[in-house]
Amino acid sequence: MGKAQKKTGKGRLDKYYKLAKEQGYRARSAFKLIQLNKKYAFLESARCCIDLCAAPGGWLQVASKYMPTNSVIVGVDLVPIKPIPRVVTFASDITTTQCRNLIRNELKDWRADVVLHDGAPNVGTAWIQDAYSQSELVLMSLKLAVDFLVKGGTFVTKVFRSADYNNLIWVFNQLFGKVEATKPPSSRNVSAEIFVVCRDFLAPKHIDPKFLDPKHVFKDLAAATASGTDKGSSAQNIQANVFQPEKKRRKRDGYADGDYTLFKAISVAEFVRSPDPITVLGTVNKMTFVTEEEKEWYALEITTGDIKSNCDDLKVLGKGDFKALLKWRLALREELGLDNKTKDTDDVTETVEIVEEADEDQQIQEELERLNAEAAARTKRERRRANEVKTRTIQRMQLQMTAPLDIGMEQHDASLGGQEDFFDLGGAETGLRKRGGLAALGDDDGDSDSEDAASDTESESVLDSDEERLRKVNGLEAEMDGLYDAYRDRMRERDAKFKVKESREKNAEREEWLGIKQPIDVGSDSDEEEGGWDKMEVAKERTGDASSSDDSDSSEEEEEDAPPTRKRSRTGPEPVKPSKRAKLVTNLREPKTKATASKAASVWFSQDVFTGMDEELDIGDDDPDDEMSVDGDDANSEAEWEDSPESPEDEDDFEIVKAVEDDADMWDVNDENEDQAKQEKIKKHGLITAEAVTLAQQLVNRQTTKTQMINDGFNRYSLNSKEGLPDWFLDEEAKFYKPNLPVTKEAMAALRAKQRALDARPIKKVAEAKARKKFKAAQRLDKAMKKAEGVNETSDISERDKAQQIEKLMRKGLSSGKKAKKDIKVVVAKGAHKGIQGRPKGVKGRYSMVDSRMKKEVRAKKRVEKANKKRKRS
Ligand SMILES: C[S@@+](CC[C@H](N)C(=O)[O-])C[C@H]1O[C@@H](n2cnc3c(N)ncnc32)[C@H](O)[C@@H]1O
Repeated sequence: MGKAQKKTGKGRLDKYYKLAKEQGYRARSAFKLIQLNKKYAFLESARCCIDLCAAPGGWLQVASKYMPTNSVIVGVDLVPIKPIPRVVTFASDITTTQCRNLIRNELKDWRADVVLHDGAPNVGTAWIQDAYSQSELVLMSLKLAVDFLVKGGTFVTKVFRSADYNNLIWVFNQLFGKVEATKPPSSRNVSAEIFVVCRDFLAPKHIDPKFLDPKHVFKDLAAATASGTDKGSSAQNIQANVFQPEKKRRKRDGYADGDYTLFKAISVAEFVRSPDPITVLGTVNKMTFVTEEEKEWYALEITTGDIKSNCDDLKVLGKGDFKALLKWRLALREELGLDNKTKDTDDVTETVEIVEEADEDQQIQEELERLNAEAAARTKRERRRANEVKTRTIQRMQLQMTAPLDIGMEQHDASLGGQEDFFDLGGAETGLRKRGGLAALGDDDGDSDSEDAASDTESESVLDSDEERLRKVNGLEAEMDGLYDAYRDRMRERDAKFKVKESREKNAEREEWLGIKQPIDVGSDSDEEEGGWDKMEVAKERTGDASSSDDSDSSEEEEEDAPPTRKRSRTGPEPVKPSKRAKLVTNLREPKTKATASKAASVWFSQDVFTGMDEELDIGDDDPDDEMSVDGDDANSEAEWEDSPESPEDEDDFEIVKAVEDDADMWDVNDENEDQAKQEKIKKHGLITAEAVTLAQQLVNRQTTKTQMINDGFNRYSLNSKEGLPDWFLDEEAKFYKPNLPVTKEAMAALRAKQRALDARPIKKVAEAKARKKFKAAQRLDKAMKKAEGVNETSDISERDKAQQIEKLMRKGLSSGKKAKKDIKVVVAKGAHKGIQGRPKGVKGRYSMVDSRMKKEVRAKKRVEKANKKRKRS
């Protein structure tokens, strides 16, 4: 509600992430260098390049690709970099002399044409420190650059738009002929990073050490902020802290001079006497009653308990609380005669004060109106949502998708404007309690029943409150989820095809190609990446460093840090506690664990024959479900790099990308590489859908390009987070929300031709039967030959007998193996054969006597059976 959109991990997997993955770059940041080089073309002509802060090596890969062969490329980072062909790497801190010596040893007399720096300090402390370290790191990299750059060389560095920015640019301008700041398209707009390309190194004989000393370069930073020269944006932020306290702002301009602490307490008198109370409220954490005078104020009637507790922690206050504090200040000032005094003494000041007061009143009034409007909009939104849920539930009921256990049809829902609510579980429970039927619902609360009923009835009367309404909406959603699960279980039980279809849908490998999709789930991959940055970040997250940074961001960021698991039930901002109200929802879900085997299957396997075979016949784990679980893992294995949102790395936008197979010796390759699996499938079976054939034809005929196709795969919804969406919604989306890919006549014709060719081939079963027959014939012949050899070698029978036996054996060996069916002659017992005993005259071999009636009856029976079969099939 009114919250800024979360920048989830999934949101980070953008076009460049995909491209990096596809093209084998280790980090999406590789595209930043590609785009910078495209604009300034410094790599193609460079023979020697140093990349400072290079891990995991995205920029090194780009340098190695774009620089001439045989050029020298050196990469340095705090953490080791996996080997890259033609690149020398080592682990060292770029701020140390050891690093300088290592580079010197490597380059010998060479000088670098290009020095790159994409560093971001691995810290998780307060923002001000991060920002400072980043600027300091830039200066350190510049120090190395001036040591190693050739005259006319290029230095590329990343800088954050902080108060240090101008000072850094000034220094660059002293050392380079051309200095340009640019933001490549692949750098996210939300990131404060900017790239500065310094060309034409002047290589002065003597460089004033002050240019490279952070103490001198950044010494004006805090002074400027404190003196109020740069007050504009920060003052606005402070005011906004009061008017929209739920919005957290980054302190891009740094903190006040010398005040790097995040906690600030002042005396109440300062607030009361301040001409700018809003700014005071926006900047401090606590207001204390210390002096005698303040203690008197504390005892006043207008200083209510709320006011006192509001003063205790201003960072947790909402708009209403701030308003109350401002009103209290006005009342106090009136009581103290502060405003009147001003009137008496100074006319000019009086005007100012009145204006200020009037302004404050107006602001409060405006605030009030805005709050009311917001509340009304929220109620409307919730009502609409509840209505939607209700409509869908009714539809589901009509489609027989809801469980017969559906209850609470007659309950009330105040959130729906006093109308009847179909699925008020809490209400249902209360109702049942009243009627004494609670035991039937499996209540385990024992004695507390009557109390609960009373409190529930009470709470029914205050359903209008936001919290209650939210809880009800959550309850409805949870119930929808439960009912959907029950529906799926029933379908699984009833329909074997549904089960197979379900597992097939979840099988990533068999998925039809629908353009580039956002990975379903994320998180596990970061472990697979062994880049140093990952390790550092993962370790940082573990030790909880990240959460300790910028206070103003913390609550927002904490949410971002939460693992992106898909929850079964959406619980809104507050998780629904396993309260008594939610119990019914839980009960609905319970049967789910056993519902994987159909009833028919259970009955079948309960036969005596199968006793003792439980382990082998694990009914609950049949194939499709196995597949599902594997697929689940597959989906989870989609790569995602979640930076610590607190660190400047968040600004930096650096993101590790899963490497592709051909880079196997350098980087981990996952078996479940989706693209590769698809490629293999295509190689094996060819393109099997008309859409795929159409796209392939377009590519071949140059009607489109690969990049265009990738771009087409994105739309404004592509990166929307699916986190927290209910299963039924996602399933529907998967079924119906598909891109409408073009299909051409030619593609259809090509597919049909392929199908015809396939049809013309003998079917597999026939071919197998033939092969089996052939194999058996060969076996028989082999056996006969062996026997014949044995006969031939025996000496105690005559040659004639031998020949006879061998002939017999060979005949048998060459025969089809089946004994010829002896004909049974059917003799109808009529005429001369009527009523005779024994073999009829003139009949040789096997025979069967039938009477005419029986023959007709058998024929009629066969006819009826055939007709029945036909009817069943149609
Ligand atoms: C954004 S990443 C660099 C990404 C790299 N350009 C790429 O494309 O793969 C920032 C790197 O700076 C490194 N770093 C931070 N402080 C450093 C220092 N003092 N010395 C060396 N490396 C440092 C971190 O270890 C991290 O790997």
